[in-house]
Amino acid sequence: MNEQYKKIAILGGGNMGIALAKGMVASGKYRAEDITLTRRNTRLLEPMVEQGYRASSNNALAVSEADIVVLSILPQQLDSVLDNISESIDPSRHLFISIVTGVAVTDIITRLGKVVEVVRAMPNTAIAIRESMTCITSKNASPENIKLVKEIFSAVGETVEIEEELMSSATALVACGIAFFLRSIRAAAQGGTEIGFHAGDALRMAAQTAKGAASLLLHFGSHPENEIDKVTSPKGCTIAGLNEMEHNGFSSAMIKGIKTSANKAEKLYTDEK
Ligand SMILES: NC(=O)C1=CN([C@@H]2O[C@H](COP(=O)(O)OP(=O)(O)OC[C@H]3O[C@@H](n4cnc5c(N)ncnc54)[C@H](O)[C@@H]3O)[C@@H](O)[C@H]2O)C=CC1
Ligand SMILES: O=C(O)[C@@H]1CCC=N1
Repeated sequence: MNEQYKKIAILGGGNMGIALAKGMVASGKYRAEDITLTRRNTRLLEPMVEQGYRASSNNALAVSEADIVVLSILPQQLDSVLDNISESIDPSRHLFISIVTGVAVTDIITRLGKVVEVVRAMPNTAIAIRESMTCITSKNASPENIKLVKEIFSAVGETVEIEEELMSSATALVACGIAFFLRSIRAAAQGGTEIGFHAGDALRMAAQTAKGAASLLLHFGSHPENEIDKVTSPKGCTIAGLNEMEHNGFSSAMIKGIKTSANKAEKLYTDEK
């Protein structure tokens, strides 16, 4: 079946649920009226309803009307949601997509007590503007359904298929990574203000420079050091600043932060039990 005609229930209409829905519709491949967002207080989804999406506080009903079920609640909210929808699931019809951090395909099947096809996806908040990097994995979905999920996330950014064992690492690198790079940009803007720019100008200049740096890598497929070598003139000011940052642990801080986030992601669901 063409994904255009599939009904989608996004359980957990929060940051990511809303961003995913908006990104899908912005791609032109999905219709707002085919997407139901759920949350306990649907009043908060009114702006989405005004844009043509459906909203519900009834997860079981939303599931029974859907072909694709997206789990977009927090890890600590997952078990009660799965318990609530279990009766409404038809494994021959429903495809599950879970973006819930730290939850394995087998965790979902075990809790549901039903063998449904589950594809895990780890996107980031840039999904709202169709610039996500989404990591996808499945232990039990058919190749057709994995392809379908890839098509959904390809409509809202780039995708890569990985082993499920690497999902927590993917969470740290691509999902938490948005916050890490944003903090780097904020720091650059703060430095810019200290050396003379108004805060708003400094932020715009830093953000566009960060975008340029990322675009160079994606455009040329080059290594960061190749591009850095083009900036660092001998005896120049770039290498002076760069070395000062490294003496203060710049790369080390990023690496340690990513490792800490990956370890935390791995335990996010199990620590709740
Ligand atoms: N925020 C991010 O950058 C990313 C988050 N994730 C994962 O996506 C999931 C969602 O994250 P966020 O959207 O940031 O969280 P959020 O807290 O903004 O959204 C969760 C939503 O679920 C709703 N909810 C709670 N209980 C519910 C229930 N029983 N039925 C229906 N809805 C219910 C809440 O009202 C809230 O709107 C989490 O598992 C998170 O780990 C994955 C990738 C990136
Ligand atoms: O901070 C978190 O736990 C979630 C998962 C990845 C991004 N945000």
